[in-house]
Amino acid sequence: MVNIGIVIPAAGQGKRMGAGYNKQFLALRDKPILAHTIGLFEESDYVSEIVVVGAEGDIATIEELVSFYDLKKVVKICIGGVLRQDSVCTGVRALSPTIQRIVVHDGARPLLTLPAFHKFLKETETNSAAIMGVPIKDTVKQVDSAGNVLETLPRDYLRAVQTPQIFDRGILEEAHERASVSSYYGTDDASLLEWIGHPVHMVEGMQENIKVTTPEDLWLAERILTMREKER
Ligand SMILES: Nc1ccn([C@@H]2O[C@H](COP(=O)(O)OP(=O)(O)OP(=O)(O)O)[C@@H](O)[C@H]2O)c(=O)n1
Ligand SMILES: C[C@](O)(CO)[C@H](O)COP(=O)(O)O
Repeated sequence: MVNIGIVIPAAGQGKRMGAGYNKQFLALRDKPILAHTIGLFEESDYVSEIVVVGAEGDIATIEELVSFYDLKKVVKICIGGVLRQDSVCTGVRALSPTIQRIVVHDGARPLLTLPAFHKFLKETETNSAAIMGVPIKDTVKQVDSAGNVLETLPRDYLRAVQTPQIFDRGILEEAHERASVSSYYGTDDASLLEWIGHPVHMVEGMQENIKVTTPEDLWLAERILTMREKER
């Protein structure tokens, strides 16, 4: 397998968490969320370097965290942009030129496991762009701006999309470049490839790989980690 570079966008503000600071410094089992996330990739033999993207005011804290947890594969900590897409774009540019395959993974998804990550790499080996997603558990309805239901979407072919998302470097760079020129914004990186007409493959993700977004997610993440520790 080729050497993989990881981009971790961690430059958000965590507004929905309401902690008053970047949620990625909140502790889960006594360790910051971001340290869990980076630590996973640090342990993977397939990963050769990691770029973390943080908000300007968080860079010093991220540097301390990287040093404290001895995260040796972190080669750069860059300053992010206004939107997640801007942050990822900066991170991609910061990877060494030798990196030809890129994984983007949210700093706020600390519950991905090494076996799940390696399974994802294996399953997507031949895809130039691939993502993880999970089947939708609830019924999904489209509504209008007044809250009236327009239709019920058939959920068999719907997926809640997660990260990691993996891409050949060339196509990810092209998609970001074209999106930037046209001011096109998507909520994940795969949507930029869809927008330029490049195929994206979907594989089964893991329900536990939640994005820690609101206080309930923090509660759930804590319990999932406690359960994993007991099972060990
Ligand atoms: N300008 C931004 C916005 C988001 N992110 C990152 O993208 C990931 C997914 O975003 P989200 O969970 O929405 O985090 P926040 O933007 O921090 O949350 P909120 O929208 O509640 O402020 C997070 O790891 C976040 O740090 C980023 O790198 N740069
Ligand atoms: C990339 C992502 O995690 C896939 O589900 C998600 O789209 C990020 O969205 P956010 O609004 O930046 O949290």
